[in-house]
Amino acid sequence: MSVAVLGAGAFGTALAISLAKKAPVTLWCRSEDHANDMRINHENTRRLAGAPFPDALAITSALDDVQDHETLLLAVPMQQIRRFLEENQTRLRQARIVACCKGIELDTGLGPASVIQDVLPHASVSLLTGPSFAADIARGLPTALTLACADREQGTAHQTELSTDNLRLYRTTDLIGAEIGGALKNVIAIACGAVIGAKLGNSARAALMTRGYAEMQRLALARGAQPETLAGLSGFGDLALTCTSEQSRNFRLGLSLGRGEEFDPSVTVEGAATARATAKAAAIAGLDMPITQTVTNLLDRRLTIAEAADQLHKRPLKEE
Ligand SMILES: NC(=O)C1=CN([C@@H]2O[C@H](COP(=O)(O)OP(=O)(O)OC[C@H]3O[C@@H](n4cnc5c(N)ncnc54)[C@H](OP(=O)(O)O)[C@@H]3O)[C@@H](O)[C@H]2O)C=CC1
Ligand SMILES: O=C(CO)COP(=O)(O)O
Repeated sequence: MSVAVLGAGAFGTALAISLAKKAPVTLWCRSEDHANDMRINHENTRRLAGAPFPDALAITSALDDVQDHETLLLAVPMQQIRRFLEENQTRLRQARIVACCKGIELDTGLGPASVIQDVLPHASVSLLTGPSFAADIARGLPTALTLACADREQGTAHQTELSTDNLRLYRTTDLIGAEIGGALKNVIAIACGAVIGAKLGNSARAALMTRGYAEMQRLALARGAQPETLAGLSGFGDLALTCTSEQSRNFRLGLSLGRGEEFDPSVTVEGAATARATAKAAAIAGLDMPITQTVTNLLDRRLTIAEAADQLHKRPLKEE
Protein backbone atom coordinates (compact mmCIF):
# COMPACT_ATOMS: atom_id res chain seq x y z
CA MET A 1 0.00 0.00 0.00
CA SER A 2 1.24 3.52 -0.68
CA VAL A 3 -1.08 6.31 0.33
CA ALA A 4 -0.65 10.06 0.10
CA VAL A 5 -3.04 12.66 1.44
CA LEU A 6 -3.48 15.87 -0.55
CA GLY A 7 -4.45 18.72 1.74
CA ALA A 8 -3.19 19.23 5.29
CA GLY A 9 -6.36 20.62 6.80
CA ALA A 10 -7.87 19.05 9.91
CA PHE A 11 -9.36 16.07 8.08
CA GLY A 12 -6.46 15.27 5.76
CA THR A 13 -4.09 15.44 8.72
CA ALA A 14 -6.29 13.18 10.84
CA LEU A 15 -6.54 10.56 8.09
CA ALA A 16 -2.79 10.70 7.53
CA ILE A 17 -2.10 10.20 11.25
CA SER A 18 -4.53 7.31 11.45
CA LEU A 19 -3.25 5.52 8.33
CA ALA A 20 0.44 6.08 9.18
CA LYS A 21 -0.05 3.85 12.23
CA LYS A 22 -0.52 1.01 9.72
CA ALA A 23 1.93 1.87 6.88
CA PRO A 24 3.98 4.84 5.63
CA VAL A 25 1.89 7.81 4.47
CA THR A 26 2.85 11.11 2.84
CA LEU A 27 0.92 14.27 3.68
CA TRP A 28 1.06 17.04 1.07
CA CYS A 29 0.28 20.68 1.83
CA ARG A 30 0.43 23.61 -0.55
CA SER A 31 2.92 25.76 1.33
CA GLU A 32 6.54 24.91 2.15
CA ASP A 33 6.29 27.15 5.20
CA HIS A 34 3.44 24.99 6.54
CA ALA A 35 5.34 21.80 5.65
CA ASN A 36 8.41 23.02 7.56
CA ASP A 37 6.28 23.95 10.51
CA MET A 38 4.84 20.40 10.63
CA ARG A 39 8.28 18.79 10.22
CA ILE A 40 9.65 20.81 13.14
CA ASN A 41 6.67 20.33 15.46
CA HIS A 42 5.69 16.76 14.42
CA GLU A 43 2.19 18.13 14.58
CA ASN A 44 -0.12 20.30 12.44
CA THR A 45 -0.41 23.17 14.89
CA ARG A 46 -2.28 25.32 12.33
CA ARG A 47 -5.15 22.92 11.62
CA LEU A 48 -5.15 20.06 14.14
CA ALA A 49 -3.21 21.02 17.22
CA GLY A 50 -2.58 18.39 19.88
CA ALA A 51 -2.42 15.38 17.53
CA PRO A 52 1.23 14.17 17.36
CA PHE A 53 2.50 12.61 14.11
CA PRO A 54 3.61 8.98 14.03
CA ASP A 55 7.13 8.35 12.65
CA ALA A 56 5.76 6.83 9.43
CA LEU A 57 4.16 10.13 8.41
CA ALA A 58 6.21 12.08 5.85
CA ILE A 59 5.49 15.71 4.98
CA THR A 60 5.96 17.42 1.63
CA SER A 61 4.89 20.47 -0.30
CA ALA A 62 6.10 19.02 -3.63
CA LEU A 63 3.42 17.24 -5.63
CA ASP A 64 6.16 15.34 -7.48
CA ASP A 65 6.76 13.46 -4.22
CA VAL A 66 3.24 12.05 -4.14
CA GLN A 67 2.14 11.53 -7.72
CA ASP A 68 3.48 7.96 -7.85
CA HIS A 69 1.66 6.82 -4.73
CA GLU A 70 -0.97 4.15 -5.44
CA THR A 71 -3.82 6.01 -3.74
CA LEU A 72 -4.33 9.74 -3.30
CA LEU A 73 -6.80 10.95 -0.67
CA LEU A 74 -8.07 14.38 -1.72
CA ALA A 75 -8.91 16.42 1.38
CA VAL A 76 -9.21 20.01 0.22
CA PRO A 77 -12.50 21.90 0.64
CA MET A 78 -15.20 21.27 -1.95
CA GLN A 79 -15.20 24.65 -3.68
CA GLN A 80 -11.41 24.43 -4.21
CA ILE A 81 -11.11 21.00 -5.78
CA ARG A 82 -11.84 21.84 -9.44
CA ARG A 83 -9.10 24.48 -9.55
CA PHE A 84 -6.66 22.20 -7.73
CA LEU A 85 -7.34 19.34 -10.18
CA GLU A 86 -7.17 21.58 -13.22
CA GLU A 87 -3.83 23.00 -12.11
CA ASN A 88 -2.45 19.49 -11.67
CA GLN A 89 -4.28 17.73 -14.48
CA THR A 90 -1.20 16.29 -16.16
CA ARG A 91 0.16 14.77 -12.95
CA LEU A 92 -3.17 13.35 -11.78
CA ARG A 93 -4.56 12.22 -15.15
CA GLN A 94 -4.65 8.49 -14.32
CA ALA A 95 -4.46 8.64 -10.55
CA ARG A 96 -6.53 6.61 -8.10
CA ILE A 97 -8.25 9.35 -6.15
CA VAL A 98 -10.41 9.02 -3.06
CA ALA A 99 -12.32 12.25 -2.44
CA CYS A 100 -12.59 13.06 1.27
CA CYS A 101 -14.58 16.28 1.01
CA LYS A 102 -18.29 16.94 1.42
CA GLY A 103 -20.33 19.39 -0.58
CA ILE A 104 -21.90 20.47 -3.85
CA GLU A 105 -20.03 22.71 -6.27
CA LEU A 106 -21.63 26.12 -6.55
CA ASP A 107 -21.31 26.60 -10.31
CA THR A 108 -22.25 23.10 -11.47
CA GLY A 109 -24.35 21.42 -8.76
CA LEU A 110 -21.91 18.47 -8.79
CA GLY A 111 -20.52 16.57 -5.79
CA PRO A 112 -16.79 15.86 -5.23
CA ALA A 113 -16.56 12.54 -7.07
CA SER A 114 -18.45 13.96 -10.03
CA VAL A 115 -16.13 16.98 -10.21
CA ILE A 116 -13.09 14.68 -10.26
CA GLN A 117 -14.69 12.58 -13.02
CA ASP A 118 -15.42 15.77 -14.92
CA VAL A 119 -11.85 17.11 -14.77
CA LEU A 120 -9.99 13.77 -14.88
CA PRO A 121 -12.06 11.35 -16.98
CA HIS A 122 -9.29 8.70 -16.89
CA ALA A 123 -8.78 8.75 -13.12
CA SER A 124 -10.25 6.15 -10.77
CA VAL A 125 -12.64 7.92 -8.38
CA SER A 126 -13.97 6.94 -4.96
CA LEU A 127 -15.43 8.83 -2.01
CA LEU A 128 -14.71 8.45 1.70
CA THR A 129 -17.50 9.99 3.74
CA GLY A 130 -19.59 9.51 6.88
CA PRO A 131 -19.74 10.55 10.52
CA SER A 132 -16.30 11.46 11.85
CA PHE A 133 -14.66 14.45 13.40
CA ALA A 134 -11.00 14.92 12.51
CA ALA A 135 -10.02 15.14 16.18
CA ASP A 136 -11.70 11.79 16.93
CA ILE A 137 -9.95 10.02 14.05
CA ALA A 138 -6.58 11.50 15.01
CA ARG A 139 -7.05 10.29 18.61
CA GLY A 140 -7.82 6.78 17.37
CA LEU A 141 -11.39 6.78 18.64
CA PRO A 142 -13.64 4.17 17.00
CA THR A 143 -15.17 5.44 13.76
CA ALA A 144 -17.15 3.91 10.89
CA LEU A 145 -17.28 5.46 7.41
CA THR A 146 -18.56 4.71 3.92
CA LEU A 147 -16.22 4.04 1.01
CA ALA A 148 -18.16 4.61 -2.20
CA CYS A 149 -16.81 3.45 -5.56
CA ALA A 150 -18.76 2.56 -8.69
CA ASP A 151 -16.17 -0.14 -9.49
CA ARG A 152 -16.81 -2.91 -6.96
CA GLU A 153 -13.31 -4.39 -7.20
CA GLN A 154 -11.58 -1.02 -6.75
CA GLY A 155 -13.93 -0.18 -3.86
CA THR A 156 -13.06 -3.43 -2.12
CA ALA A 157 -9.33 -2.72 -2.57
CA HIS A 158 -9.71 0.76 -1.02
CA GLN A 159 -11.86 -0.64 1.79
CA THR A 160 -9.04 -2.99 2.79
CA GLU A 161 -6.31 -0.42 2.22
CA LEU A 162 -7.92 2.35 4.27
CA SER A 163 -9.51 0.41 7.14
CA THR A 164 -7.53 0.42 10.38
CA ASP A 165 -8.04 -1.02 13.85
CA ASN A 166 -10.12 2.06 14.75
CA LEU A 167 -11.50 3.06 11.36
CA ARG A 168 -14.05 0.60 10.00
CA LEU A 169 -15.11 1.14 6.38
CA TYR A 170 -18.32 -0.10 4.80
CA ARG A 171 -18.54 -0.06 1.03
CA THR A 172 -21.14 0.88 -1.54
CA THR A 173 -21.20 1.33 -5.31
CA ASP A 174 -23.69 4.22 -4.96
CA LEU A 175 -21.42 7.24 -5.36
CA ILE A 176 -24.26 9.68 -6.01
CA GLY A 177 -26.15 8.71 -2.85
CA ALA A 178 -22.97 8.99 -0.75
CA GLU A 179 -22.13 12.38 -2.26
CA ILE A 180 -25.57 13.83 -1.64
CA GLY A 181 -25.92 12.51 1.91
CA GLY A 182 -22.52 13.90 2.94
CA ALA A 183 -23.21 17.25 1.31
CA LEU A 184 -26.75 17.92 2.50
CA LYS A 185 -26.31 16.84 6.11
CA ASN A 186 -24.20 19.99 6.51
CA VAL A 187 -27.07 22.19 5.32
CA ILE A 188 -29.46 20.56 7.78
CA ALA A 189 -26.84 20.95 10.54
CA ILE A 190 -26.78 24.71 9.93
CA ALA A 191 -30.57 24.75 10.29
CA CYS A 192 -30.40 22.70 13.50
CA GLY A 193 -27.70 24.96 14.94
CA ALA A 194 -29.87 27.98 14.19
CA VAL A 195 -32.83 26.43 16.00
CA ILE A 196 -30.75 25.59 19.07
CA GLY A 197 -29.02 29.00 18.99
CA ALA A 198 -32.39 30.73 18.92
CA LYS A 199 -33.62 28.50 21.81
CA LEU A 200 -36.45 26.99 19.76
CA GLY A 201 -35.95 23.62 21.42
CA ASN A 202 -34.89 20.03 20.82
CA SER A 203 -38.31 19.07 19.44
CA ALA A 204 -37.84 21.59 16.63
CA ARG A 205 -34.38 20.17 15.98
CA ALA A 206 -35.78 16.62 15.71
CA ALA A 207 -38.40 17.87 13.27
CA LEU A 208 -35.72 19.56 11.14
CA MET A 209 -33.50 16.48 11.15
CA THR A 210 -36.39 14.29 10.02
CA ARG A 211 -37.77 16.62 7.38
CA GLY A 212 -34.19 17.45 6.34
CA TYR A 213 -33.60 13.74 5.81
CA ALA A 214 -36.70 13.72 3.56
CA GLU A 215 -35.09 16.50 1.49
CA MET A 216 -31.82 14.56 1.26
CA GLN A 217 -33.74 11.55 -0.01
CA ARG A 218 -35.79 13.60 -2.46
CA LEU A 219 -32.72 15.03 -4.17
CA ALA A 220 -30.75 11.79 -4.03
CA LEU A 221 -33.55 9.64 -5.48
CA ALA A 222 -34.16 12.19 -8.23
CA ARG A 223 -30.51 11.78 -9.19
CA GLY A 224 -30.69 7.99 -9.25
CA ALA A 225 -29.31 7.14 -5.78
CA GLN A 226 -30.39 4.10 -3.75
CA PRO A 227 -32.52 4.79 -0.65
CA GLU A 228 -30.37 2.41 1.48
CA THR A 229 -27.35 4.67 0.95
CA LEU A 230 -29.17 7.59 2.53
CA ALA A 231 -30.12 5.38 5.48
CA GLY A 232 -26.44 4.49 5.99
CA LEU A 233 -23.38 6.14 7.48
CA SER A 234 -22.95 8.68 4.66
CA GLY A 235 -26.54 9.91 5.10
CA PHE A 236 -28.42 9.26 8.31
CA GLY A 237 -25.20 8.56 10.25
CA ASP A 238 -23.53 11.84 9.38
CA LEU A 239 -26.79 13.77 9.77
CA ALA A 240 -27.14 12.44 13.33
CA LEU A 241 -23.57 13.39 14.24
CA THR A 242 -23.45 16.83 12.67
CA CYS A 243 -26.86 18.02 13.82
CA THR A 244 -26.20 17.17 17.45
CA SER A 245 -22.62 18.22 18.17
CA GLU A 246 -20.95 21.55 18.77
CA GLN A 247 -17.78 19.95 17.41
CA SER A 248 -19.35 20.54 13.98
CA ARG A 249 -18.44 23.80 12.27
CA ASN A 250 -21.69 23.72 10.29
CA PHE A 251 -23.70 23.34 13.48
CA ARG A 252 -21.68 26.15 15.09
CA LEU A 253 -22.35 28.49 12.15
CA GLY A 254 -26.04 27.77 12.68
CA LEU A 255 -25.70 28.48 16.40
CA SER A 256 -24.21 31.89 15.57
CA LEU A 257 -27.05 32.66 13.17
CA GLY A 258 -29.57 31.68 15.84
CA ARG A 259 -27.90 33.84 18.46
CA GLY A 260 -27.41 36.78 16.10
CA GLU A 261 -23.62 36.56 16.50
CA GLU A 262 -20.85 36.92 13.92
CA PHE A 263 -19.04 33.78 12.70
CA ASP A 264 -15.34 33.64 11.71
CA PRO A 265 -15.42 33.65 7.87
CA SER A 266 -12.06 31.83 7.67
CA VAL A 267 -13.54 28.61 9.11
CA THR A 268 -14.35 25.89 6.56
CA VAL A 269 -18.15 25.51 6.54
CA GLU A 270 -19.12 23.39 3.54
CA GLY A 271 -22.87 23.66 4.14
CA ALA A 272 -23.09 27.34 3.20
CA ALA A 273 -22.07 27.05 -0.47
CA THR A 274 -23.80 23.66 -0.64
CA ALA A 275 -27.11 25.19 0.50
CA ARG A 276 -26.91 27.80 -2.25
CA ALA A 277 -25.87 25.26 -4.90
CA THR A 278 -28.62 22.84 -3.86
CA ALA A 279 -31.36 25.46 -3.67
CA LYS A 280 -30.46 26.49 -7.22
CA ALA A 281 -30.36 22.89 -8.51
CA ALA A 282 -33.63 22.02 -6.74
CA ALA A 283 -35.41 25.02 -8.26
CA ILE A 284 -34.26 23.99 -11.75
CA ALA A 285 -35.33 20.37 -11.16
CA GLY A 286 -38.67 21.40 -9.61
CA LEU A 287 -37.85 19.68 -6.30
CA ASP A 288 -39.39 20.94 -3.07
CA MET A 289 -36.55 21.59 -0.58
CA PRO A 290 -37.91 24.17 1.86
CA ILE A 291 -35.31 23.70 4.62
CA THR A 292 -32.42 24.07 2.19
CA GLN A 293 -34.07 27.16 0.71
CA THR A 294 -34.64 28.59 4.18
CA VAL A 295 -31.00 28.06 5.15
CA THR A 296 -29.97 29.94 2.01
CA ASN A 297 -32.29 32.80 2.94
CA LEU A 298 -30.91 32.90 6.50
CA LEU A 299 -27.30 32.92 5.28
CA ASP A 300 -28.05 35.70 2.82
CA ARG A 301 -29.92 37.67 5.52
CA ARG A 302 -33.17 37.60 3.56
CA LEU A 303 -35.00 36.17 6.61
CA THR A 304 -34.71 36.44 10.38
CA ILE A 305 -34.83 33.25 12.45
CA ALA A 306 -38.35 34.10 13.61
CA GLU A 307 -39.52 34.63 10.02
CA ALA A 308 -37.80 31.42 8.90
CA ALA A 309 -39.48 29.33 11.63
CA ASP A 310 -42.82 30.94 10.89
CA GLN A 311 -42.52 30.32 7.16
CA LEU A 312 -41.62 26.64 7.56
CA HIS A 313 -44.45 26.14 10.04
CA LYS A 314 -47.12 27.78 7.94
CA ARG A 315 -46.49 25.74 4.81
CA PRO A 316 -49.60 23.90 3.59
CA LEU A 317 -50.38 20.80 5.68
CA LYS A 318 -49.60 17.53 3.89
CA GLU A 319 -49.02 13.79 4.26
CA GLU A 320 -45.70 12.82 5.80
N1 LIG B 1 -12.70 18.49 9.90
C1 LIG B 1 -13.48 17.41 9.98
O1 LIG B 1 -13.81 16.95 11.10
C2 LIG B 1 -13.98 16.74 8.74
C3 LIG B 1 -13.87 17.34 7.48
N2 LIG B 1 -14.37 16.70 6.39
C4 LIG B 1 -14.27 17.33 5.08
O2 LIG B 1 -12.91 17.50 4.71
C5 LIG B 1 -12.80 18.60 3.80
C6 LIG B 1 -11.65 19.47 4.27
O3 LIG B 1 -12.02 19.99 5.53
P1 LIG B 1 -10.99 20.28 6.68
O4 LIG B 1 -9.76 19.49 6.52
O5 LIG B 1 -11.71 20.17 7.95
O6 LIG B 1 -10.69 21.83 6.38
P2 LIG B 1 -9.64 22.79 7.06
O7 LIG B 1 -10.27 24.14 7.06
O8 LIG B 1 -9.13 22.26 8.32
O9 LIG B 1 -8.44 22.80 6.02
C7 LIG B 1 -8.60 23.03 4.66
C8 LIG B 1 -7.26 22.72 4.02
O10 LIG B 1 -7.40 22.79 2.60
C9 LIG B 1 -6.27 23.46 2.10
N3 LIG B 1 -6.62 24.09 0.84
C10 LIG B 1 -7.57 25.01 0.60
N4 LIG B 1 -7.58 25.34 -0.70
C11 LIG B 1 -6.60 24.62 -1.29
C12 LIG B 1 -6.10 24.54 -2.61
N5 LIG B 1 -6.63 25.26 -3.61
N6 LIG B 1 -5.08 23.71 -2.86
C13 LIG B 1 -4.55 22.98 -1.88
N7 LIG B 1 -4.97 23.00 -0.59
C14 LIG B 1 -5.98 23.82 -0.31
C15 LIG B 1 -5.93 24.49 3.16
O11 LIG B 1 -4.61 24.89 3.00
P3 LIG B 1 -3.99 26.13 3.83
O12 LIG B 1 -3.78 25.59 5.21
O13 LIG B 1 -2.73 26.41 3.09
O14 LIG B 1 -5.00 27.23 3.77
C16 LIG B 1 -6.18 23.69 4.42
O15 LIG B 1 -5.04 22.96 4.78
C17 LIG B 1 -14.16 19.32 3.83
O16 LIG B 1 -14.89 19.00 2.67
C18 LIG B 1 -14.85 18.73 5.06
O17 LIG B 1 -16.26 18.69 4.91
C19 LIG B 1 -14.93 15.48 6.47
C20 LIG B 1 -15.06 14.86 7.68
C21 LIG B 1 -14.59 15.42 8.89
O1 LIG C 1 -18.22 16.16 8.35
C1 LIG C 1 -18.04 16.23 9.55
C2 LIG C 1 -18.48 15.20 10.48
O2 LIG C 1 -18.80 14.02 9.83
C3 LIG C 1 -17.42 17.46 10.11
O3 LIG C 1 -18.41 18.39 10.27
P1 LIG C 1 -18.10 19.94 10.16
O4 LIG C 1 -17.49 20.18 8.79
O5 LIG C 1 -19.43 20.58 10.32
O6 LIG C 1 -17.17 20.29 11.25
